Amino acid sequence: MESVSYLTGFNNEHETEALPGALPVGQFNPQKVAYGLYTEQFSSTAFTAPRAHNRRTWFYRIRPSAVQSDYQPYSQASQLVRTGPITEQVPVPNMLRWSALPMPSTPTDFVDGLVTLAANGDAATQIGLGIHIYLANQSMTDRFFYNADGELLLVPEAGGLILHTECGRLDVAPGEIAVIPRGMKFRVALQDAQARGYMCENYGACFELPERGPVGANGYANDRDFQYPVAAYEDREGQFDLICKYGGNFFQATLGHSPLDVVAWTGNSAPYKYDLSRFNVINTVSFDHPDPSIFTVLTSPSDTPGVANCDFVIFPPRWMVAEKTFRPPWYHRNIMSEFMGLIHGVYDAKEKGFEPGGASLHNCMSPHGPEADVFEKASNAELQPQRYENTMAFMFESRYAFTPTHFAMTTELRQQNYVACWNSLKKHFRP
Ligand SMILES: O=C(O)Cc1cc(O)ccc1O
Ligand SMILES: [Fe+2]
Repeated sequence: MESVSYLTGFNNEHETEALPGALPVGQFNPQKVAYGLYTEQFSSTAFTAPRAHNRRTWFYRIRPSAVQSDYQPYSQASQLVRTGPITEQVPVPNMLRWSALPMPSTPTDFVDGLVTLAANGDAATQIGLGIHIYLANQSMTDRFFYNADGELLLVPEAGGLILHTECGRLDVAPGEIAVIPRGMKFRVALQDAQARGYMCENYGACFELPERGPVGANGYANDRDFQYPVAAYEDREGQFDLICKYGGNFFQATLGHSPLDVVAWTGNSAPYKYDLSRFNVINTVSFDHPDPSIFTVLTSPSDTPGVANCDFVIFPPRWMVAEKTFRPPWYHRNIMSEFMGLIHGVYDAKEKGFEPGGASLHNCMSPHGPEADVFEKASNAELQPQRYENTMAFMFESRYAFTPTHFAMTTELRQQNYVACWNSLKKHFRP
């Protein structure tokens, strides 16, 4: 695989040009741009959003994006994509778990293979998120996609992706994640025969790095480890389709040229990737199991400080040294709703039934914690320092309860007996 270069630094004011001198110096919109390029501003936050949250990028491109046809409705193949608010299914307090969705058996690209498991909030008011699985065995070549309903966080589980975006190319493999701004045009090529992964469609505020508090200036996900594309343009003419998701529906426009025609760009709204193995895990070296917020990679804040629209949390390989402590997660009921997936290996609270590509959902106040066997083992284990290897689970945690889709509730992949994993927890009470 050819080596791809990147710019580094989370939310930097990046600048990159595929042709020398394409970027204007000292201003954004000169009367004439070098190479006969057009200027286009891409705003991901309101013009007047506070500086710390403001995101926008200036594109210098062969044609402005407005050179395209009108949109027509597009019939997305799986027909299983849904958008918050989900009304086809009532919210349920049940603890839910799913086995992995099978890879597609017919030619399917990233757009057509999307399936929604759950959503919350309301895309129209820019609150909440949708949770999808992507399944693909075809690369997109002359088809492009953008999502007006939210920013996309991709979590590959099987097969690597090549994201060709307006800003350039990002290669993303399992163990890495990618974030694509709302509205950014891209196509997904496959590194392998097939690909599967999770996609958080964040209707709310852009993902940002969480505060570090008393931990200080370093640790958790470090800014310098986030990688952004260098400018790369396609000067292709022909018949191209631009698909978008807008207001919960898919639409399609046609163009006579590739929409990935940005020759140079500068700004802080751009797709980025992050290798989860770079996460500097911080945890107890004394006792007790801290809250999983210590594992937050990215957070989409809501309007209430400390209460996330969505936290992206990981459970990476790490040393466990807590003394006199029940080391797995405690049993709990949480006002925040927890959707979990597994990228590879085994998750410490669930040794059976929670599989790579599978998922679980523990909604607001629904009780959960380690399965019975894990409780027995962890309550009796000798507390040596222990390295948790071969594990990478993650959580999309939200202040808004999720409604599963009708598909998620009725598919045979839903594990009907999930709650049984706690039923054999014994009474140990000895008054
Ligand atoms: O439910 C889960 O498995 C996720 C989780 C992990 C943890 O270590 C503490 C709380 C929590 O919700
Ligand atoms: Fe939990």
